[in-house]
Amino acid sequence: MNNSQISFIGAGNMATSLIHGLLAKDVPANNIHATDIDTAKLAQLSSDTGIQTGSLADVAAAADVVVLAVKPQVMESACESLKPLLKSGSVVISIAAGVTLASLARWLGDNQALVRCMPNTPSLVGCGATALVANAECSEQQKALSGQILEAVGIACWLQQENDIDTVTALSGSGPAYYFLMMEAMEAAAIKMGLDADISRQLAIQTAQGAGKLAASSDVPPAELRRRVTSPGGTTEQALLSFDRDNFTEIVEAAMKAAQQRAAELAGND
Ligand SMILES: NC(=O)C1=CN([C@@H]2O[C@H](COP(=O)(O)OP(=O)(O)OC[C@H]3O[C@@H](n4cnc5c(N)ncnc54)[C@H](OP(=O)(O)O)[C@@H]3O)[C@@H](O)[C@H]2O)C=CC1
Ligand SMILES: O=C(O)[C@@H]1CCC=N1
Repeated sequence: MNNSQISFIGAGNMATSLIHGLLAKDVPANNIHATDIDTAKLAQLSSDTGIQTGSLADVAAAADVVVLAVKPQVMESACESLKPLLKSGSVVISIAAGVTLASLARWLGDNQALVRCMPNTPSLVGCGATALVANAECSEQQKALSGQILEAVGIACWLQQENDIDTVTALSGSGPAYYFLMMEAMEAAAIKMGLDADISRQLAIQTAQGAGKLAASSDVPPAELRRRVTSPGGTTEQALLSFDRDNFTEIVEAAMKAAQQRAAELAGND
């Protein structure tokens, strides 16, 4: 991977997270390229990171791997501009929600090696969660290279069925926002209950981090970890009963189905 040239088309929130994550894993800044229609954003990214920035033609000409990181709604026009510029033997990785491999092949050519994946923003700190799927044109070497790029910034799982990527989008793609919402809600409630605002934020964030680390540190399932916090007749039990009365599980399921449905609608935009 460290000898490959990786070019990002679109240098927004998700591309920036991946770029910082790759740099933290010692991918040389000289091997990372980015372009964006927002030239101020691109200049800022260049000065923050030292990566190579330029026009679409510049970054496409350099690339062994092109990461398409624009919004789904502009993917078709981005692909049409990119198609004549792609280097032979390059692999194109799309991170866009909803956009299918079939659409990408229609826009970039049936022979183009393609990977569709769904990463998430914790890639910025090496804690990303990505699922990937490749088309038949993608060689084992190109799949391995694509996997290495995403594994450098977290975990990466290959999917058997492309359809599952919409579920992954609802789970781990959008998922960080659900945990941030939980942190916001816990912080706000503590402040309402009279706790100092700084302390409320610190404790809400540390608790989220602690719970995540604990869950990741062993094979003990989250349900058992939850039971270990819940002393019979104690405080947690009352909080969990309150969540239950308000249908917490159903609320989460409905939210994830809404995200999955939106991914399917975005595919309809193809
Ligand atoms: N944010 C997230 O957590 C995740 C996002 N994704 C996917 O990543 C993609 C990007 O999302 P995100 O980073 O949040 O979006 P952003 O809007 O932050 O970034 C997209 C960037 O691409 C620019 N852009 C638009 N058209 C072009 C073009 N033709 N050529 C080059 N640059 C262009 C945009 O400029 P301008 O703003 O001026 O339009 C913007 O700067 C989406 O497809 C999304 O589904 C996937 C996983 C997680
Ligand atoms: O909200 C979105 O559409 C993108 C995809 C997953 C996370 N952010």
